[in-house]
Amino acid sequence: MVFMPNIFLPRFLSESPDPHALEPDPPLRAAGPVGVLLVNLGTPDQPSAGAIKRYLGEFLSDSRVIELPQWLWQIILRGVILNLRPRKLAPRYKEIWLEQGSPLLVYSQAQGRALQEVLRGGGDNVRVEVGMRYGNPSISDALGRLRSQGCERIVVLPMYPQYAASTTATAVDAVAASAARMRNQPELRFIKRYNTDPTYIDALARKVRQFWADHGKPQRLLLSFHGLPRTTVEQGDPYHRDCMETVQALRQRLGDDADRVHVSFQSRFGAQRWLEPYTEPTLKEWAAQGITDVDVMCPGFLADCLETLEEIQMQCRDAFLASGGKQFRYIPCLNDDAFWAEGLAALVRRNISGWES
Ligand SMILES: C=CC1=C(C)c2cc3[nH]c(cc4nc(cc5[nH]c(cc1n2)c(C)c5CCC(=O)O)C(CCC(=O)O)=C4C)c(C)c3C=C
Ligand SMILES: [Fe+2]
Ligand SMILES: [Fe+2]
Repeated sequence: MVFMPNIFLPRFLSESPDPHALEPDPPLRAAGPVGVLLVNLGTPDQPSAGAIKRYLGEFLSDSRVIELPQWLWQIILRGVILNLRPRKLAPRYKEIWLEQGSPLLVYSQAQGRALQEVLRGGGDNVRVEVGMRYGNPSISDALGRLRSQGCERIVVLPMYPQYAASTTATAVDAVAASAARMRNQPELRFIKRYNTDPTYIDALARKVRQFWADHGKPQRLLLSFHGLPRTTVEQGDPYHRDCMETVQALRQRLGDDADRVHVSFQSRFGAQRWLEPYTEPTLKEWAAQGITDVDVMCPGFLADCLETLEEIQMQCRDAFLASGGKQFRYIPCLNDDAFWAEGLAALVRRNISGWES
């Protein structure tokens, strides 16, 4: 084959996928199983500066995540951020790393297995795979595994209950980019959000109630969501509204305890204004006002990760206690909790209706 770099091709030739470059398709069975593709963000392969640099390089080059002109952003990213941040993050990742790997990946896969078990137990002919938007296992590998198991119909379930362009939309883009390389594409459905779905709200409420039954109630419960730059919301990203609807629904489910529930946004990155109030300053302010006992939960994360285990459970705890707080408790994510796996299965069943063989 003659090597022809794309830049030498006329524009109309370089835009549609080259049919000779399409992946060979696995044979699909007529009444094969339905596929469920769980998509999460992704995480480094190792808690080392090199692996973190590779992961952040891919993640932060996504123009859905950083909305700056690429020529300018790549100079800042390659020139500054990728030379400083990985070394700063490596010890933080090391602190939370599990024997089996990064918590985000370990808990996402455990959740996938728990969902598969519930669906199998219910007699559903469904196969579940987990793909990561950045790093491994990739979305295209996960799609490949579903197709090689004969799945011709696939529902994509982003592990983000609240929609954001920088998470959900980029996952959809990546699935579509993968499908662009297939000759015989599967039928695809995408779940956009489930921020007020009773299965999700019930699982959160149950987690809180169980935690309080075991440990007692705090003065306040802070629901901390990952933040976003304010400008993205001002330009129409529905993420903030999605988060507030989750808070409202959870307050309703907690009945008499609704007044204990507050909301904040964490994980600010860069110099811009992000969604407010910010989590750590809120906790410090509370301590200064004489609030001594708090619980923090992160309902936007389905799997525990750096942002929950290190930023909240370690950094925010230290900040709250150093400011005069007495008791800080972190309520873990839903992870592979059995009742959440049941909830996920109900969500999947609803979204594959008409596909059951
Ligand atoms: C502008 C940058 C970022 C946006 C926008 C953003 C949105 C966003 N992220 C998550 C979920 C996760 N983020 C995680 C880590 C993380 N996020 C950013 C930046 C943005 N996120 C960075 C630079 C990092 C790496 C850590 C750091 O440098 O502080 C993670 C954890 C990954 C892990 O390995 O454990 C998750 C999960 C959501 C839900 C979201 C928008 C709603
Ligand atoms: Fe993030
Ligand atoms: Fe962070």
